[in-house]
Amino acid sequence: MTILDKRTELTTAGASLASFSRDLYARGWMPGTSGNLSVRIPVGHGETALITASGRDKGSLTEDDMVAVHAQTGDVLVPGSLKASAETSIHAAVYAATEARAVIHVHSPYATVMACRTGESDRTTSLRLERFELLKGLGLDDPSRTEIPVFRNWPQVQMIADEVDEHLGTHPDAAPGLLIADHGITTWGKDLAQARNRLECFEAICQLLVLGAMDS
Ligand SMILES: CSC[C@@H](O)[C@@H](O)C(=O)COP(=O)(O)O
Ligand SMILES: [Zn+2]
Repeated sequence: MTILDKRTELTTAGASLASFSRDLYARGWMPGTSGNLSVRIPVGHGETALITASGRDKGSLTEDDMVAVHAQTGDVLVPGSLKASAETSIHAAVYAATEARAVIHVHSPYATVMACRTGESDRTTSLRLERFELLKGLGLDDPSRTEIPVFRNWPQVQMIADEVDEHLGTHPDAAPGLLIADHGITTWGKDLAQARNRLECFEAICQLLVLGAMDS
């Protein structure tokens, strides 16, 4: 791959990240600069990820608002004026433990309600999901039920990332999503479209739970 090819690859990936971000913002899932997205791209030795810059209005991103990082460590590859997302280490933990090529984190309302209700301030808990038809949209071996972890919302993001790393390392069949207590949801997939589709399934399931679909 030539330098020009690499630059084109990065620009295309950046434009795609910006486009998905604008769409998720328009749904109200990334209010007040919240949320972040990344893609793992085949440049270098396949270890590069492009991630949204920190603190930007996620409804008006362009391809210039992205930062190249090492996919599995989150280390910034080309230091510049932009700061990588504050949650880069969580994306890196997902890339290190899974085959994911795209990760999306949002503060969508229903998933966040469930993260508030299910999470605890002193330990990782989990949210059991079963019966919903939409579980089939998550790519699970057994779509009849799954359990997604709800991590403590440590102020030090690296501590969340360490717990994500440990969880995914010990649960190879884990569902492609996690909640952070009182915070939001993170999902992943083979590309941005699949990660977004899975996010829609999680959000819709959480909406049904909030509406009391399984209450007796
Ligand atoms: C608007 S505060 C939200 C942040 O604390 C964080 O949770 C978030 O989702 C966005 O962080 P960012 O560093 O912009 O990627
Ligand atoms: Zn967040």
